[in-house]
Amino acid sequence: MIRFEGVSKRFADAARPAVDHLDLTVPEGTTCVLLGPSGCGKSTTLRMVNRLIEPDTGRVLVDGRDVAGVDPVKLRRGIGYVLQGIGLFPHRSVAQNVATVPGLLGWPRQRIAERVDAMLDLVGLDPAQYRDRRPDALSGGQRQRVGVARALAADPPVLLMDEPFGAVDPVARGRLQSEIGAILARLGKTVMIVTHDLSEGLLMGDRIVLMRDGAIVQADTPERFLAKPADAFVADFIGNDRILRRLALVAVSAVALPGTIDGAARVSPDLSLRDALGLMLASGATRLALDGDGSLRFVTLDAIRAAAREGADAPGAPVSDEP
Ligand SMILES: Nc1ncnc2c1ncn2[C@@H]1O[C@H](COP(=O)(O)OP(=O)(O)OP(=O)(O)O)[C@@H](O)[C@H]1O
Repeated sequence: MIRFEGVSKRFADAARPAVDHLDLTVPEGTTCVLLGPSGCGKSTTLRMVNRLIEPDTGRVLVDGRDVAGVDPVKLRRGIGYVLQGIGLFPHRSVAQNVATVPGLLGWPRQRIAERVDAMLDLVGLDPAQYRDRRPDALSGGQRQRVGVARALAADPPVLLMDEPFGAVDPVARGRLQSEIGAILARLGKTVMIVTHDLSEGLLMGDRIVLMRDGAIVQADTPERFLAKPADAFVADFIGNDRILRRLALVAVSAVALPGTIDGAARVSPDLSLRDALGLMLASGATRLALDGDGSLRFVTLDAIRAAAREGADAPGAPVSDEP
């Protein structure tokens, strides 16, 4: 768990604090995404967790311990850190990069070698093919995979990611976001991600924290974030396509009705409402049958419309730091 208690930070000569009385809890095993305009204090917040930046007031706790009382070098060995683009040692092989923290911790060579291969496998890189390469012989996406493998090598319970996929092209990016997000959820890591990319936040976050001027404007699940923006600033940040974004997060099974329809196209119960709507618009159909989960169910265009309307005009959710 990561917890911020009344944390403020003002840099020398700054007109206002970069982070202003921040209270935030990231429960164990969940992913919290920090979003917000440039300069709102996201990276400063993240860097106070591993003491790259020290708060002026307040406390940051990791697994119940105030980080101010932990030696920064030891602290950082227990917290994975993934940065945009940079961060890999260019003159070291992929294996040496991944082995960095286990090496510092003095693991035996054999254990390190096995761990390196296991980590490369985990992030989808064939160890035999990639372990001896240098970072400059990798694509941007592969480099980021190595960065994640390195951050996870010593199995830290907490992972910090600052624009982790910022340097990756948009196509590879979507795949990386869902793959790495699934890996982190499976491993039960407590994760904080800083990003500019709203889609990344919606895809990877259990909770999204939108900041402005060093303070939290809204902290909510992706679904509630889209359904009930707290104010005009949040609604503006999300943009006009929030209804479609929200439909992309809901599976057709959530609004399906029991029954069967002759001749209707069959779709997976996991298909998103957005994709179902796309299919309906393309084919002219107003109903789709659900396939593959044993029960007989169908979804209608009206049900998708109702789901789209739900919350679209609702008042804002209260600002909250609890899930
Ligand atoms: N080391 C520093 N010295 C002085 N001012 C700093 C320092 N680091 C950050 N700041 C200032 O603190 C504020 C918050 O910066 P921070 O990097 O946390 O924002 P951010 O939300 O991560 O921005 P971006 O999205 O552009 O990375 C900004 O006004 C920035 O200029």
